[in-house]
Amino acid sequence: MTTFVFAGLTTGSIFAIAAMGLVLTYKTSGVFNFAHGALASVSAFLFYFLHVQQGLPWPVAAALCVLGAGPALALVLEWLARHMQSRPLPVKVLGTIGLLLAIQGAIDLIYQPGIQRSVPQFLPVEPISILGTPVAGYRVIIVALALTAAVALTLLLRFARIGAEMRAVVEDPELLDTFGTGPARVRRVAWLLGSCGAAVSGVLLVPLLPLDSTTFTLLIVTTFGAAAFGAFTNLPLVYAGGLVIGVGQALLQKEFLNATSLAGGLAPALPFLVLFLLLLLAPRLRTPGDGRLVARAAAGSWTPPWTVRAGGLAALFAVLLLAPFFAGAQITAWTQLVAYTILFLSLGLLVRLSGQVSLCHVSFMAIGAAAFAHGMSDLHLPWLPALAFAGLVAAPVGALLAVPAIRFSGLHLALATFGFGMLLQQMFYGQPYMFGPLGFGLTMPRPEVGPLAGDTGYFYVVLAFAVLAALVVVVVERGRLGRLLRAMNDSPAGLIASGASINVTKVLVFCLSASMAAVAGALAGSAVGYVGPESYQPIVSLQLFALTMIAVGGLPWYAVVAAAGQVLIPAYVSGAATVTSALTLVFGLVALHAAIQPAPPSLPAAVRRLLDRLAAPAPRRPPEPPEQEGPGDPAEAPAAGGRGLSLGVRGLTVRFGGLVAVDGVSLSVPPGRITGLIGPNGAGKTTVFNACSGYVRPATGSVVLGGRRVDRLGTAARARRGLGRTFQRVELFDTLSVRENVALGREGRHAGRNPVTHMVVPRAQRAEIDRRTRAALDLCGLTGIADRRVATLSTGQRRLVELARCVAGGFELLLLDEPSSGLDRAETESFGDILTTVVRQGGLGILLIEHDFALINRLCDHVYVLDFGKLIFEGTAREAGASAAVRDAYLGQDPDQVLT
Ligand SMILES: Nc1ncnc2c1ncn2[C@@H]1O[C@H](COP(=O)(O)OP(=O)(O)OP(=O)(O)O)[C@@H](O)[C@H]1O
Repeated sequence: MTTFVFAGLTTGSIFAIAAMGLVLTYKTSGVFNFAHGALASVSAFLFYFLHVQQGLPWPVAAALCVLGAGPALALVLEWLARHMQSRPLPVKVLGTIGLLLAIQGAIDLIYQPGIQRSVPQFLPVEPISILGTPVAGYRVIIVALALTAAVALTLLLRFARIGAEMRAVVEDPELLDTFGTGPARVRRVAWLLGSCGAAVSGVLLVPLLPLDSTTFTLLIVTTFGAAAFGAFTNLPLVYAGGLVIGVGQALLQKEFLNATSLAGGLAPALPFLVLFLLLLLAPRLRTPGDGRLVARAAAGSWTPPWTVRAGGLAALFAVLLLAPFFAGAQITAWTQLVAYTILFLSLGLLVRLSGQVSLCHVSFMAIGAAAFAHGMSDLHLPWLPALAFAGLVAAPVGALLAVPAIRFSGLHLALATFGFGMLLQQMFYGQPYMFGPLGFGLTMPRPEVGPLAGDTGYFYVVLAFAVLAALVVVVVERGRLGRLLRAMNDSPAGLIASGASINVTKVLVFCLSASMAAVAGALAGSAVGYVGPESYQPIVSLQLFALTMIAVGGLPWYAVVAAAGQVLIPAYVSGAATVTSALTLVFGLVALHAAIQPAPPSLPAAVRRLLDRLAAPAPRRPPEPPEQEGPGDPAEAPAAGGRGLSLGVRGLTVRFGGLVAVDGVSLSVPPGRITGLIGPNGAGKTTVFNACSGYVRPATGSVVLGGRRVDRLGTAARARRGLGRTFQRVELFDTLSVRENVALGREGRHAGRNPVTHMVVPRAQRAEIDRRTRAALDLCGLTGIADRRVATLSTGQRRLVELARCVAGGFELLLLDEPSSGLDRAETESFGDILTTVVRQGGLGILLIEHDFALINRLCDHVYVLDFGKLIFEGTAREAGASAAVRDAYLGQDPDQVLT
């Protein structure tokens, strides 16, 4: 037992050293380094080269690894991180995945995988007695080293100037800059410490493991679990996490040494289990809005003319139809290309369309292949039902993965999905219900019927499925679900405010994507006839994600391009093992290059111009005039909501930690009137809105809408009850047109939380949405720009689109947060007219936050004034302007200017 504990403490200490470096660089640079394990791999192979192959004494070799390779790698990473600094999170993930693949490819080129290499233990092995148990000397040294590193780093961060600067660079880099300390220098020091830590762990691990680049790269991924233990922040806890995982693994290994059940996989799976469960359960790790993971299409990005698209599609289809005639011996690769096209279509639904992420898509393929094979052999299903069975089995697994997607976005979602893939491999791949007894593998049958028999017949079967999958994706994209997914990607807050439950949207897209990937897995497996655990290495998921991100072209082109990169090119250029490694290296470099480019990858400008010229010279519509349009004729516009609801807030208190942002506020908003909510900056106005609409949870108080308490309902449910809102920072769906944005106000309410209404739109409902959309566009003077993308609009126009979305939504009470901010005088006047019309026609109530007191004076019958979270005044706007208490609250902001 004690022996196992010490063995666990040894590996745990090495994990801890690596994990502390990972967290340090992540916190200071914002870049989570997926290549951290690859750094350790470089150091391990360099040590092997210097010490074993060149015969250098181990202290010299170790010093060269830690003090030579470590800083060199730090320079590369610092350069990479600097170039990705202001890029969206997905690009940062892509960059470090690119680096990981490039390093692995380069190492494999030099040291061919599959050959046994090992390094003897270079530290003293003579036992030292600890608590009466003999413990090998090197174990004691490693544990002491990690403990020293943890204490030194903690002290450095707490007490040294550089530590304070590192903490400051996380809080406010600009401020740090003004104090004369360049954030770049601070980050460089962090990268230096982090990379040297990875290098140390590589040197320490190399005598404990057979030397292999993949094993090393993935083993250090274990540090992700330790990092999660410390909430990616707290170094002492990260250190403790490393030890817990190390010791836990050693004890589980002892306990279940020869177990063939699930428990047998517990030891290797422990880090990923810890990572997955911590991400899922620990409240501290909940970081909604820690960054949209996936980049949106650039606003106004180029779309080829339809003639070029149609011609290109016909040409692509013709090439695929003719493939069996020229593919020769490569027919299997072509079949795999088509099957992988389905896979990339499924991943694109998540990554490109809806801003979600999956770093475990290869696992869905594995599940699909296994379910299909067992469906045929054990359940005796015919071929087609077995394929459907594969898709069905994967759907609930996709739904399970939607749980982390519901809880958080961004990096933690990426890590949770990656952890899930690793977990599946470590615990389940060896089970008989996955790849047969002892994981020996499965035979994948084909539909050997008439003309479908043989390689050529099977190619056409898979092609038919790919066409079907492309059609499904097109229908989804063009339908309500597609609009909801794009809206969710652009602005989850805006979509929830329309009444759509985005949890349902996420579950649906994960289920659909998982099912399609499973079918792709079954089809691709049958192309080769046999699959085993080695066919679905989790690291491949990183490659699939990177390919989906960088593949150029729209639907279905990107999927074919990515599939060609994944299976077709390797099939044609493979032969020597070095070619595969070279391909991995090239692929990593391409991903790196894409990550540091200022714009998302797209066709070169010259090609775009050529395609535009080749297209039929259809007269292009002149660009719309950017000017703001005036409101339409109110007589034309039907009533917005039909009836109004009152809003009552009683004793509302909202706390953020120790700060009381709203303190016992009560107010009433009657229907058919505009009520003002004013106060100086930071008074708590927006927080009142957020509490009313469910974005923050109040400590005390009630919110009553139309006589019914709504404070226990979620945000979308309150919207469905009739509570609409706009946002201080406009929340629009930038990749959609003005018309689609406005329509989503109503469509979101109809979609609600029902999966069926997320996908199916009855004809009568479509007509009603169109009617309301037209009316709202007209009322807000947006008809002339209805087909423009909102990303191209001015601030004034964007504010009007947000209002029109509320009007089309038919809400009975509106919360409008500083709607005139960013508008000029004429636009504000016009905006006021529209609000008056909306209230007059719909009879709905409005609670208006405004800093423009002239507008408040003109529109509001009654105003409430907040200061430091407390209600300090209520009455007419005129009375508020005269109130000494209100004028005092605005002190420092020239009350005469503000309140007149
Ligand atoms: N999520 C949050 N976490 C911590 N503090 C917050 C949060 N949201 C708001 N606050 C704090 O609560 C207080 C009230 O903020 P709020 O945005 O409601 O004020 P406001 O009256 O709307 O100000 P402004 O007119 O500048 O928008 C401020 O001190 C703000 O810093």
